[in-house]
Amino acid sequence: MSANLRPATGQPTATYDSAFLKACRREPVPHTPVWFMRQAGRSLPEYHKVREGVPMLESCTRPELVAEITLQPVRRHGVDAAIYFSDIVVPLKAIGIDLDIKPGVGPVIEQPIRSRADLARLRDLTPEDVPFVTEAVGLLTAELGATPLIGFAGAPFTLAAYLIEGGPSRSYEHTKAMMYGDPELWADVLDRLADITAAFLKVQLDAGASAVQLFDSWAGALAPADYRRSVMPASAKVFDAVEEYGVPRIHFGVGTGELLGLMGEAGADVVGVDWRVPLDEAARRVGPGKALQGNLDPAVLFAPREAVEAKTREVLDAAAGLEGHVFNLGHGVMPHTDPDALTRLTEYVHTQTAR
Ligand SMILES: Cc1c2[nH]c(c1CCC(=O)O)Cc1[nH]c(c(CCC(=O)O)c1C)Cc1[nH]c(c(CCC(=O)O)c1C)Cc1[nH]c(c(C)c1CCC(=O)O)C2
Repeated sequence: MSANLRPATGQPTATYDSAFLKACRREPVPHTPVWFMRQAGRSLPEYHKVREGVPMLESCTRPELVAEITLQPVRRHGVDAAIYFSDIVVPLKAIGIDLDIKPGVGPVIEQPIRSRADLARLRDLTPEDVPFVTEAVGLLTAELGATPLIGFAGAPFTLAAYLIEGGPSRSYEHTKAMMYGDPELWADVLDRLADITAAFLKVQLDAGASAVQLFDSWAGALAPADYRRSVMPASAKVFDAVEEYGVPRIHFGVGTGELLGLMGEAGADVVGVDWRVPLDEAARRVGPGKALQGNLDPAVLFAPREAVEAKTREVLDAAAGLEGHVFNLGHGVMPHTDPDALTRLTEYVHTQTAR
């Protein structure tokens, strides 16, 4: 047990004692807790209904809408945690970076960050920049009862990749050109982003979030030595900055099989694992003292029920010897996923692991 993990700001005892937070703390649980990355969003008809005519980034700034969208999957699937509805680029937009989220594409930045002069555009984030977050988290913790709310942010590397490329990328050529070619500028960019990310997480924690997840979705593009030297210090700075809250810190990336140990070392209490590495092997790579989260391939949900159950069984069997396991997908829910398959999956994990 980690004695350092304690109740969050104003958190009810029932929330502190929830299966999700207990699993994160590696305490015994009544059942394996379940939540899904991207559980709020396009797989749900009720999401499409409330989002009609509202652009993605605008929807993130309306507290009532944020609260409603965050609650939808909790009501429908009976998952063990809510994740705050937002996007990793929201804090960047809030400090004045000219960006948009293009449907079917992702975040697009009008003027990419490429030079030392551009660094000045990454100014500090204050709570006044994101009043809607404080308000929405307040609405949510009032509604959620014992269900914990997970706050989140993009990790410095993944944010830098969007800012430097100007949008989604497969090769990260501009990003890596800066990382290898101008290590001082690179370190300064990541350090600025670490401060912004930490400030954004603190706003969510001060308002009552019970855990945080740092999404380093694209860190899998890096070799371990480069991750350790050029990326890990900035992510570690973020984790250090929120340590005082005593809540679980989750660290997730895609294709990060070779980085799992380092992602734990960066300061996470829980390491997220995609579907490429079985959880027992992931536990060996991460080492003792950390819980794991994952890791059903999200595409499995397009197969018949029997196949979903068989693949879920494999995940649970691989997790059987772990000290703490939070069930999740290996990446986000895909937009065309049948929501009923997610509800059935939640029930299946709960009944299979009832103790
Ligand atoms: C890389 C990344 C982004 N955003 C995020 C990440 C890290 C997680 C991951 O690896 O998937 C994080 C994110 N984005 C969103 C959430 C919501 C909370 C949740 O339910 O998990 C979370 C946790 C909402 C969203 N963020 C986005 C949507 C879809 C936009 C819409 O509904 O109109 C949602 C629900 C847009 C977005 N924003 C981003 C992408 C790649 C896209 C998809 C573009 C597309 O395919 O249209 C950047």
